[in-house]
Amino acid sequence: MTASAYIGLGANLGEAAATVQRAAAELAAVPGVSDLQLSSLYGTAPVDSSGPDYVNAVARLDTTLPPLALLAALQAIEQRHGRERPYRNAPRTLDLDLLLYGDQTIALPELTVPHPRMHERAFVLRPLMDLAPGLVLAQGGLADLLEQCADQAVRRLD
Ligand SMILES: Nc1ncnc2c1ncn2[C@@H]1O[C@H](COP(=O)(O)OP(=O)(O)OP(=O)(O)O)[C@@H](O)[C@H]1O
Ligand SMILES: Nc1nc2c(c(=O)[nH]1)N=C(CO)CN2
Repeated sequence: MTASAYIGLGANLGEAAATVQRAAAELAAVPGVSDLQLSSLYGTAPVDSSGPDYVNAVARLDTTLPPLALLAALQAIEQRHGRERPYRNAPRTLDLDLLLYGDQTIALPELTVPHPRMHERAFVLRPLMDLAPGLVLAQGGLADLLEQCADQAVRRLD
């Protein structure tokens, strides 16, 4: 069975734009992942977090991997980029979040889908608009949700 999934990519340490692009290429090469499309890259002010601005993007892909296997693949890519977790929302070389997996709702200790904070994050919603402008989340359509977080600075980089 093939599912369509959306992944949030973020980095705010080191060569952040290059890291996001490399991570997308690594994700596209994971066995069981195909047809990856990457949104534009965005420079975004940290939300509930500190340090330099982030570079954020969203990828859409098709996958035959079940959700937990896809999460494990994301975490393996994070690890390869030297991800450390000294404290919650700490600056990071690379963060990969599983935003949506088909239309599934998942509530496991290690995986919540849809990602519980995506609807209030302009750094997710704006790149998601590039790939799926008509998408409607449980909380509303992307354009309406983006309006509700208009105070979060997001600028297109490419
Ligand atoms: N949808 C999801 N995508 C990625 N990780 C998830 C998801 N739901 C739960 N998790 C769990 O969250 C844990 C912590 O993730 P992480 O440190 O990346 O959080 P964070 O990026 O700091 O915060 P946020 O989740 O708000 O983006 C992971 O070990 C993972 O098991
Ligand atoms: N702009 C921005 N802010 C954040 C981000 C992020 O990717 N971009 N990720 C966070 C935790 O995952 C917390 N805050």
